[in-house]
Amino acid sequence: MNTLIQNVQMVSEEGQIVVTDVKISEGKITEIGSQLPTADCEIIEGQGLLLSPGLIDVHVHLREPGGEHKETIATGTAAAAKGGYTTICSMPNTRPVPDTIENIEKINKLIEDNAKIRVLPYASITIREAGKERTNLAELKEHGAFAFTDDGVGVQEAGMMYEAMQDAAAINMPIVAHCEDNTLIYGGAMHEGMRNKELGLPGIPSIAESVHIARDILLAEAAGAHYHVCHVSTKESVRTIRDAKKAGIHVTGEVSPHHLLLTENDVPGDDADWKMNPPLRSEEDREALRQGLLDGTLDCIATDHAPHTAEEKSVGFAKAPFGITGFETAFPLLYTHFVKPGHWTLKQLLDWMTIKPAEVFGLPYGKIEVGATADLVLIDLEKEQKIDRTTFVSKGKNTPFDGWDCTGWPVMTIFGGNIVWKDGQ
Ligand SMILES: NC(=O)N[C@@H](CC(=O)O)C(=O)O
Ligand SMILES: [Zn+2]
Ligand SMILES: [Zn+2]
Repeated sequence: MNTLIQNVQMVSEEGQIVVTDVKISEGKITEIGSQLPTADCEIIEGQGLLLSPGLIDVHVHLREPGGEHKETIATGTAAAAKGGYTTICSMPNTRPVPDTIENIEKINKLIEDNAKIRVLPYASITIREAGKERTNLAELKEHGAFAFTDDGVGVQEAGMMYEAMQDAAAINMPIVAHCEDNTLIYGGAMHEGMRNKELGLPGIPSIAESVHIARDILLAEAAGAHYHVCHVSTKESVRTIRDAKKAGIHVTGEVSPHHLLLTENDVPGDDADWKMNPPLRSEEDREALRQGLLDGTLDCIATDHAPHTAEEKSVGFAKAPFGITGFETAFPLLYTHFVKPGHWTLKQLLDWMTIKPAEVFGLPYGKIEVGATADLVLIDLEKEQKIDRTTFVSKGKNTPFDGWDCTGWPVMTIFGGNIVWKDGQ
């Protein structure tokens, strides 16, 4: 059976909106053009809707195995599909950690049995992400590792990181880093600035992140590795990455919607739905992140979808776990707050959520063209709706954006030619 999406809007390479038809056969895009023949086709009426490549999120936590009370591969991928995503990269801070062939194969099997969209699993840099003993990167690559990271914690020892980078470079794989120096955290729960003092909460200084990035950039240069920085949050980090790029070092970086939208001053009080790592920083930091994205210092947008239960989040800001959910709010929030007011073009936003992450990691997705896998999302750019966490498909309801009015919502997600999510169903 073939599928024909008719009269749909697409953003051209030049950033113009064009109205076209897109034909899908056997999971691939086979024709793009106006008034394509409808014979033998199931029709999807696209009039008034935008067709984008399926969104790509290179930083997500699906929690399974080991944290199924927070999220499972089934619920996480359903939530991602609802958010318009067709490819997501799952972080290895699960139990067990994908740190051996046996453990990554366990995850591969769970993905095969439960995922509704494409899940590319990271493997860890160190055994159990404990920072003491390195994993066998070549072996893990052979068994499907997407890239290597100890996300959730920083790799504390420079020598450990350097050796991992040398191994990764030898097999042409990226090292992806959660940058956090444990000796500079000081038991902090939110950004070390003004607001944490008002709230009487311990602060995490910006240097906890930026110092690790500076160290790693020099290590990556020496090792000749591709080094990708997770959830960049400070102005010093942006400056350091910008300088490294100028020096020709292969460094890339991602930024999350919450760090682009919120600052420490938005934290209303003792409410752990505002607690994430890295924390919401200052107004100046947020401005630097926005600038960094616009000038290409930061390459793409990743949600760092990090579900936790309401119970876990209810123990007070100081004690609750770090992390907020992201799949079901990312596109509407960014479209409403950056594209609608004219700060970004629609093409910029879509690129940062599709082709840019694909390019950073050399993935063959993120583009609508003949021959490409039919990973697509239909978006209603006029649809107005409040974010309502009670409607989340994710098990995690931990978001600071509950109740926000947004315009521009995904209405149908197609993965490999099949509809995996449809509004109202
Ligand atoms: N971002 C977070 O606040 N939390 C993440 C870990 C991480 O991304 O570092 C988690 O696993 O909950
Ligand atoms: Zn992290
Ligand atoms: Zn993370």
